[in-house]
Amino acid sequence: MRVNFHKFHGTGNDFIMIDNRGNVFSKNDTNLIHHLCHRRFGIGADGLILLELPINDDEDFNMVYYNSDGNQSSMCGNGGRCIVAFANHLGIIGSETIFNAIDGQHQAIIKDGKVSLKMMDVNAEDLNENELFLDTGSPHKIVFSTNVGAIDVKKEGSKIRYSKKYESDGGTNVNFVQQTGEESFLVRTYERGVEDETYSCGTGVTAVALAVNAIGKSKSTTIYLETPGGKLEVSFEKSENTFQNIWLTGPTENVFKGEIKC
Ligand SMILES: N[C@@H](CCC[C@H](N)C(=O)O)C(=O)O
Repeated sequence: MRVNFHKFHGTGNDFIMIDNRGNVFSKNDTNLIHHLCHRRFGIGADGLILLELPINDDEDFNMVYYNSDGNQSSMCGNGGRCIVAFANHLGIIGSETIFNAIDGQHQAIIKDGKVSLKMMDVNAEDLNENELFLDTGSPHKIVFSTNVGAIDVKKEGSKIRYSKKYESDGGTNVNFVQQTGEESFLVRTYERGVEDETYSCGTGVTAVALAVNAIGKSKSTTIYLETPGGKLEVSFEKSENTFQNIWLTGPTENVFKGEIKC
């Protein structure tokens, strides 16, 4: 069987995108997904995303996300931005959409070559300087540093990801963060399910933006995040301990297309 795919990336977080509205892809084949994401034996990607028929009447499509280990996982922010660009490329949507993902409905807007994705509301009442952990659709631990460039992200991230503390949540993603200005931060992320540093993580930079505001490192409600793969922006509103109207904005790129023999 032959299945068409596109390869997209959002600030270097790269994905195999498949139009699965016709159920052409065997979605429970973990080994196949892992193999396709392999950077030596496959196409190479941090994850694979299926665009499927909408679940509810007011949605344009449904997003199903797998990490490169082949397992379906929680929300992917950059993947969410890429699937919006993919849906636009396929002619399913214009410049605005509402779609479903594992954490619920998302609104998105394409404007000036960037995709803005509305993220789920986030409750930060348990957040404090000693426990910088937030769920922005995926779980994220935040660790501050004065020199993120010097960190062995794979080694240090993996220690936290597999630590007892996060075991019951299925582990965590880990973001190493350095403040560079009142509202600007450098971020390097270890991603669970990829089990390595990725060039960028959308739910990760969202967690960082909310956390720096919550603990007073920045008063701004628009935060600029620089990752190894490029620049992202997160804006939000805050009422008491809840963050709402959270928007993740950045570029996406349609890199190439091909055919999978499976
Ligand atoms: N790259 C993603 C996060 C993907 C999910 C993560 N690896 C997990 O399993 O928690 C993003 O852009 O948000």
